[in-house]
Amino acid sequence: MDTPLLDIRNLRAGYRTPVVGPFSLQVRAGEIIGLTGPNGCGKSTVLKAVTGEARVFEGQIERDTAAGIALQAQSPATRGEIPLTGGELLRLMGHDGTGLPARLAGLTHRRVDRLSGGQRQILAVWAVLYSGARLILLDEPGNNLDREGLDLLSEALATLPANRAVVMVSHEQALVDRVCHRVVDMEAAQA
Ligand SMILES: Nc1ncnc2c1ncn2[C@@H]1O[C@H](COP(=O)(O)OP(=O)(O)OP(=O)(O)O)[C@@H](O)[C@H]1O
Repeated sequence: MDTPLLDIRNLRAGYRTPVVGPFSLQVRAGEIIGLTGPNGCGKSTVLKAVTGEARVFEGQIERDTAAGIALQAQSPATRGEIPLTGGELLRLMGHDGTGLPARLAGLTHRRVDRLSGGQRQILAVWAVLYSGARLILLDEPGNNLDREGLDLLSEALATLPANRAVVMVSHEQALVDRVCHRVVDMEAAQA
């Protein structure tokens, strides 16, 4: 079998003190994995531990560093100024601008900080999905999206190149049911 893109073993992670774990997860190319569980059970913290934003207290996180990694973080409560257009943001993330669905193409000339919450969300998710990174971490990608936005996201996930892997935190059960090959309930996984 292929070497995993991400191999989390007996992880205990958190901030000043551990808030999650022990937790283990292996992710292989081609997989879309859903992380579910109640508010505060540590889903975002696991993603942040993988990117180095949360502290690892015990266990190991191994990943294929050549594969690259991209994280779409949960939307911050406050919005700073982002003096970039949608197109510039996509290019910064490695997207060449081709093949954008109409909804996204209409945002490429607009400043990111003047977009609606849903427009900004779909742009942020797109930037990560098509950044070229093969390990993609999505934290509540369905936030602020309407039905059309959720359909667009589902379609994009369903047609991602097979050499990518996605770990997705989501409370959108319908989205999880539709796109995930495997769902890990964080509460059960730590029992
Ligand atoms: N920066 C931080 N410093 C200290 N504690 C934090 C920090 N971020 C989160 N926590 C705490 O860590 C625990 C897990 O939070 P986390 O955001 O990982 O949960 P979650 O499962 O993603 O929740 P939600 O479904 O609400 O997004 C919570 O008790 C939270 O209060």
